[in-house]
Amino acid sequence: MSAATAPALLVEDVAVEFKTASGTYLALQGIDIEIPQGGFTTLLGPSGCGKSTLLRTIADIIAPTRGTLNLFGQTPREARLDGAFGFVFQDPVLLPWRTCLENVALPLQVAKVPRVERTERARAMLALVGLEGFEDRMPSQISGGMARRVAIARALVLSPRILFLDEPFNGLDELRRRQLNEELQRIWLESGTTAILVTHNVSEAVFMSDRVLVMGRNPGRIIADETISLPRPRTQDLTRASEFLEYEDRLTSLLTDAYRGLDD
Ligand SMILES: Nc1ncnc2c1ncn2[C@@H]1O[C@H](COP(=O)(O)OP(=O)(O)OP(=O)(O)O)[C@@H](O)[C@H]1O
Repeated sequence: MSAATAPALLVEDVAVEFKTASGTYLALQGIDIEIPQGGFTTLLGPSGCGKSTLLRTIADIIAPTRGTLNLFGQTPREARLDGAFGFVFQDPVLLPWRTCLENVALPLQVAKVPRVERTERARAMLALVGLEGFEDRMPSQISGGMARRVAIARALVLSPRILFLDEPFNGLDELRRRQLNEELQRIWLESGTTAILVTHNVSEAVFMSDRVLVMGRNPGRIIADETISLPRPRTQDLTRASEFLEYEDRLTSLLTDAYRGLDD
């Protein structure tokens, strides 16, 4: 299968164990996922179910204890070395001594892209995330929401084939998060990349996703695979529509089951 037609992600029978002081902890077990290219998929689950561990295993940060993973027909390591990944973490971690433009240009600098081209590309990415005019601001001079956008621009600047988002709007107030969800949807639609989001927020999962994989815990596993068939671009008006609320109810009930699993 060629890279153009291979699934964006193929995960087969993956398990992850951590060695801890009190013994071995089984964080993930029996994970099977196939994601075609181009979609927006969310991993939704209660705190501690292994969402970040799964995302990090896919992104070659954690090695699986068993099973195999493939991205566009490559191993996670090959895909990472090929520059296929963009990663947005919970904390935007911008370098405080570099301007917004210089922060976005950093991956291009590491990739040894010439200065004129990297400035041009970083400027275009900042414009894409709605931060035209903020190029020369330092991270201390922008809001938390703007810092998240800079982090998204930085993750997209090398045109990755897959974008990983690990609770990128964690800690922001609900209104700001909703605005940024709308922005992220626009950016994702324009970039045409495959995206995988980690969240424990049901409304965010419904708003953003084509598909939601609900995770349970002890051990971390996938307990439901839900398709979200709502038209795009989605707007805040849609969040009040009955179809949206029905998806929210369905995912909330699955999440409640997943939380209950904790007490078993
Ligand atoms: N390096 C590690 N060593 C030992 N245990 C770990 C390690 N990393 C994660 N864990 C454990 O694995 C489980 C899953 O953690 P993970 O961070 O993936 O969950 P999560 O679903 O992303 O949670 P949250 O939503 O709170 O971020 C937790 O019980 C966590 O304590």
